[in-house]
Amino acid sequence: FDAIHGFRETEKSRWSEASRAILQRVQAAAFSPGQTLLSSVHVLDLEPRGYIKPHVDSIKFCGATIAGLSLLSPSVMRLVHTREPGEWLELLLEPGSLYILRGAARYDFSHEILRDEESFFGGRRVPRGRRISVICRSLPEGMGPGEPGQAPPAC
Ligand SMILES: O=C(O)CCC(=O)C(=O)O
Ligand SMILES: [Fe+2]
Repeated sequence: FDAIHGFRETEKSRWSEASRAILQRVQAAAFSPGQTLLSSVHVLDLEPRGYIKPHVDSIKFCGATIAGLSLLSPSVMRLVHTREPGEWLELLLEPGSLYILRGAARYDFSHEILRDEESFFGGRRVPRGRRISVICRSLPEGMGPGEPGQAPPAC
């Protein structure tokens, strides 16, 4: 998985009580009660020059829903339809905002985080600083939390 440049990351399954309360709000907003989440949460720390190239998260390791909480620097996420590249949209990810990728946004569009030089939202420049994202994913259907096939560091 070489889509991400200028980053470090970790998988975290133990959180403080305050963080757990926030993660519970994220999970209540993004996932349905029937969905099983990956047992650990993915934390990605992008340096100011770091960026994420277009990709669709692996359907082998990641289920129907991806929810990402953005912290520190604002950034621009671009979604591009995998078969109709003229069909695209951009999201301004403000610090403290949550995006949810599911349905077509999950499976039919690639997602990317623009590098600083390309970081514009509707003509407005969005200068990139260090950005941390906290990403929750559902498990692929039919995969229980204890079963083999845990996600690699980046899904
Ligand atoms: O940092 C983000 O919000 C997205 C990360 C991402 O696309 C991934 O790890 O697959
Ligand atoms: Fe992704």
